[in-house]
Amino acid sequence: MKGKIEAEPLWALGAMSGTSLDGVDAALLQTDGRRIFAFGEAGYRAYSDDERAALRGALGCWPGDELGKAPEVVQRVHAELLAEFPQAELVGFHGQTLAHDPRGRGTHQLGDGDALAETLARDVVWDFRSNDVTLGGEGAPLAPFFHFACAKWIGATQPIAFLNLGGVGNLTWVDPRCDAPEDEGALLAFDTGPANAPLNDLMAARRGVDCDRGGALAAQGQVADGVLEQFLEADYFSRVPPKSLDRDDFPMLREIVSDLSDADAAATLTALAAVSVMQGMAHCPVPPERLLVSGGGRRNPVMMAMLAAGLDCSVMAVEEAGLDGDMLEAQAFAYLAVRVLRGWPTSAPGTTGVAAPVGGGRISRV
Ligand SMILES: Nc1ncnc2c1ncn2[C@@H]1O[C@H](COP(=O)(O)OP(=O)(O)OP(=O)(O)O)[C@@H](O)[C@H]1O
Ligand SMILES: CC(=O)N[C@H]1[C@@H]2OC[C@@H](O2)[C@@H](O)[C@@H]1O[C@H](C)C(=O)O
Repeated sequence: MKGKIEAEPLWALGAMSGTSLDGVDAALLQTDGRRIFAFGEAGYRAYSDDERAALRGALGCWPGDELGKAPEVVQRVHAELLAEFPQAELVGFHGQTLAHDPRGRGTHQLGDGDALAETLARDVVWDFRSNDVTLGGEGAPLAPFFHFACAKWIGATQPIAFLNLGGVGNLTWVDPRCDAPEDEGALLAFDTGPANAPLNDLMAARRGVDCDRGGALAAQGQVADGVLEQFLEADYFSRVPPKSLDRDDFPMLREIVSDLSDADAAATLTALAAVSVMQGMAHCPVPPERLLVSGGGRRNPVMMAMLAAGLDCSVMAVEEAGLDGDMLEAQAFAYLAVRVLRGWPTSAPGTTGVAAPVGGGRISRV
């Protein structure tokens, strides 16, 4: 009887504050931690300019460093947004990654699960990445286990791939013929390279806006000669996955585009995001039947066209498969929260490079 109750689906609420620093996504998902039963309501709260500046100022900081207003911003914005979902039975709280250095200092997500549980009067699962890093894994990406469930949900029968184009890009190759995400050969996942973060930084510095909306500026520019080849020489691209990145792991990008016109710089950074995905696709065990793209980059037609032109498989927004490309990460942390509650793994050798499937996360109970 206990086993049966434990396997019952829950309405879990996942929340993600991503590396692009645009805002917080929240989404309800009904799941037993294995299958998706239903997708629920979702919400978004953009950071104000002041809030974003506070987060930007704390990037690269570790616990104990001077974080300014960033902790208050993360806590308050999540509390406000998540309070709009009283039907949630459990919360998966990713927080805001400030620093990620799995082979060095570890991984640091800002956000206090104990305080959020008290505010929301709900059990909160948080600190999803630390245990994986402690056990020798990359601690990222973690969405792949959820991508496996999505592949089953959409009825895929052949290997497919999911690409998230957020601040950083990450790719998950899924073999839906496997029974479970922790099975050997079910998943291969890794961060592909920078995606929107360098482009956002360029747009903020040169134009005072948050992003190259619609790829409008990149569409007017030319990709600089030789830059893509030079960029792909970075050690990261020859490393065998799994592998992961911090938001600002390619500081040389600022230098690479510093002498270019605004439009050429935007075109070049957009192309860099696309070529790192192309390079990454070569690591897939077999070519995926299609590439399903989520994250804000799927709204950039220049980035999408560059990808489609450089890949052999069809490239499409996840919406074409009936999924919500703005909410996939938030839904992933709802899914992972239920897995943590049930003591099930959330990463595996193929997703973070840990030696064996492992769980993680802390549970703050009310
Ligand atoms: N209409 C648009 N045109 C061009 N780019 C867009 C558009 N909408 C969103 N973006 C880009 O997508 C970004 C947001 O993407 P997303 O929300 O997927 O990132 P994130 O979740 O913060 O990052 P990560 O997945 O790396 O944690 C924006 O900062 C912007 O660069
Ligand atoms: C350390 C960290 O926060 N990494 C993020 C980031 O944003 C995209 C990419 O880099 C991915 O590795 C990860 O987020 C997603 C949700 C993940 O863990 O799957």
